[in-house]
Amino acid sequence: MTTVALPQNNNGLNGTLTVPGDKSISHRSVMFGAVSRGTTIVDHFLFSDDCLRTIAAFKALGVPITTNNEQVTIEGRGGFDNFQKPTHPLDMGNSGTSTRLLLGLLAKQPFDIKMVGDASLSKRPLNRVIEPLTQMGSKITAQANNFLPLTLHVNQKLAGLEYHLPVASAQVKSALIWAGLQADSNSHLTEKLITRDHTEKMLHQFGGTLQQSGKEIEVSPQHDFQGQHLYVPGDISSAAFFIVAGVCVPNSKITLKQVGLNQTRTGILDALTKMGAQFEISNRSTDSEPAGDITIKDQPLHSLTLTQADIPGMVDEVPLIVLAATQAAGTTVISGAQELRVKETDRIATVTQELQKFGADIEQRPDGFVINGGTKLHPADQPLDSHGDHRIGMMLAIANLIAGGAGQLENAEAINISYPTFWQDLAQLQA
Ligand SMILES: O=C(O)C1=C[C@@H](OP(=O)(O)O)[C@@H](O)[C@H](O)C1
Ligand SMILES: C=C(OP(=O)(O)O)C(=O)O
Repeated sequence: MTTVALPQNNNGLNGTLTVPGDKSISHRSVMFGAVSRGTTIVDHFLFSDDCLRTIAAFKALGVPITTNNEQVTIEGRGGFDNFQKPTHPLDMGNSGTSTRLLLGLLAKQPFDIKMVGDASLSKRPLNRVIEPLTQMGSKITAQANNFLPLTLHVNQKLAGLEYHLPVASAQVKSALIWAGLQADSNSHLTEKLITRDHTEKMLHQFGGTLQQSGKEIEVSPQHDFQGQHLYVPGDISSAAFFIVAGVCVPNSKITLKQVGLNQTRTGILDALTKMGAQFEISNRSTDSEPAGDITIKDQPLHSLTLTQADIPGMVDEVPLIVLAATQAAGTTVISGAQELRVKETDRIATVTQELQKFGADIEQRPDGFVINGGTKLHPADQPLDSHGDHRIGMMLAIANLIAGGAGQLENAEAINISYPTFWQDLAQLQA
């Protein structure tokens, strides 16, 4: 366990920053690169622990992958049939995205594959992918049918699937798209709510086709993808720490360069706008994955109400919205966010418990929070704890700046899961 002394606020956060590449897009770039013909080059890749798990898994499957600074080069295997049997279990570490997407991508292989993960990942539900993949013909044996460690057994045949997703999850959707590409007939998926569509966008970029209309997706069998040269935009989920800091820490003005603005991911900006915040977006790119520069400064906020339909577009940013809500005038109510209970930690519980150390007035509900805002946070009265959850650790670092004073963060190493350069980037804005 690493305990760090948290940086203190001196005079706000100021300056310009390029945040690291998007985690969801980085994972998918390795997956598409691995099954394509020819070479894929990925620039501004996120070299964080989670994305390195995806790279390690494909290397274990015999895919040549080299890394150099922020670039990854993948020599594609030309379809799904040319992987090697791994000589050891694939270790997914803390990464839910690697685990769930690979279950679909590897659902039809001529050998058994074992998967393991860390203590947190081994408690996260997998039945949401195992159940529909089993309907398609995949053979998976997992602890209590639901948890790592698991074995994906030899399987030579997948059938198309008609499926209404019972949870709003891009990971489940993406796993089923990967399996659907290898099935012997078309699959029809209906999402519960629209979730991030990076898999769908990248499939088109690599030369594939997919029919899509709102929540309906039709996947046809195909395996002929062509390697690409990609640039991964900045991760809006990482930028979000500095967006909320920029709004809530007095005397701040920050520009975040080339942040991904995929409209299935910008819920944090919509929520802050509803809370009365204003920001400027410039230099918009119109690539398949759109991006732009976001400029934000400190300003007053008021409360808002968020319901289930709002959550997928900001699912990983809800802890930060709760923090912003502690600073907003009025009472914020967040409901329909029960998915937060099955992330790296039970984020409804950990956010509430940790922010209460600063005197925040928060009550947890089974599916969300009630936050009485406008509280002046005081320096934490005991050490803060990430509980091994990267997003909780970074949110607490921002809360500590808002509260003022010193603070200690336990289990700070978790931040490497998604943002290894977080402390340097924060220091750059404090310089
Ligand atoms: O597909 C993805 O890349 C992700 C989807 C989300 O998970 P769910 O699909 O479980 O909501 C999100 O929380 C996770 O950080 C990344
Ligand atoms: C939930 C997250 O990731 P994963 O599901 O990939 O572990 C996250 O990054 O907040």
